[in-house]
Amino acid sequence: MFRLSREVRFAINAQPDAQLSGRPSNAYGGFPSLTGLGHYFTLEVTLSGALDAASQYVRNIKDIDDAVRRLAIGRIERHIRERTFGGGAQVVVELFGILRDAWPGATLEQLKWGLSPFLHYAVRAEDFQPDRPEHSMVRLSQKFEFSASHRLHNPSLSDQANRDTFGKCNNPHGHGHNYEVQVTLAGEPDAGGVLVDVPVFERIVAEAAIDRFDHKNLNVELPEFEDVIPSVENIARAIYRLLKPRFSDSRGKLASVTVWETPKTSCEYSE
Ligand SMILES: Nc1nc2c(c(=O)[nH]1)N=C([C@H](O)[C@H](O)COP(=O)(O)OP(=O)(O)OP(=O)(O)O)CN2
Ligand SMILES: [Zn+2]
Repeated sequence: MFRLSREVRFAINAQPDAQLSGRPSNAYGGFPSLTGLGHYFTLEVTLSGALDAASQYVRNIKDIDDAVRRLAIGRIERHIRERTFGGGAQVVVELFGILRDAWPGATLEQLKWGLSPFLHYAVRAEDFQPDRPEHSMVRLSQKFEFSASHRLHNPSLSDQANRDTFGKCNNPHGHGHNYEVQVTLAGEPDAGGVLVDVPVFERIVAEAAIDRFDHKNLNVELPEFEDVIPSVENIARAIYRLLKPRFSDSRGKLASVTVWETPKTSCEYSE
């Protein structure tokens, strides 16, 4: 199956502006452009489908940009200006309902709405309830970071086997990373479009995981890694297991944890 994703970047400025009725410009930074004080958003559309015979596209990305600008931006703008935005989760469900028929022949698999570079909502096709959209499941993800050192070493292997397996990451003195962590909660938002109180969510993640890991030698200072190699896979699982019970009574239950060890290496864990 092909899954094509396209991110549309746009601003909703403090004052109504005429940009949307003109020709798109500065597509990299977003259109409409942010002219000063306002909101900068991203909407990432993921479509699945067969390839068009002539273009070999699932869909022309310009069709995606066009439909998002035509159908979604004005809707978001109205919610902001009429103060019906609430927590925003009901808005992403509404947008999914509007956009799912925008590209006939292709299936809208996921709509991901970036409220900041770090915080986003997402609705997936399998979680959308067309007859009762208010009961659709929404995912909310926030990113966190911590710095830590570690050593990749398996005590059941010889020193040589450890060096062969882990290379420079087996340095006995350890080495460090600036880890990024994305925590995703999923559930049915309340009538006000709130899945979770974001500052409360952040505080729980900080207390339960980030503050424990930050500026630590993971091998030495954390019981989670006493007998477990602190690979990015095991760090993602450890954080998931620390957080899972903390969201068991919340509307937004823990869905997954993704950890980036470097910009090139990440692992998502879920159960
Ligand atoms: N599957 C995994 N492989 C590796 C992990 C891991 O957690 N899971 N971790 C490491 C090391 O922690 C290492 O520090 C990663 O750095 P490096 O090998 O330098 O990788 P970079 O992407 O930063 O740099 P390149 O030299 O460009 O590869 C290794 N493997
Ligand atoms: Zn490392």
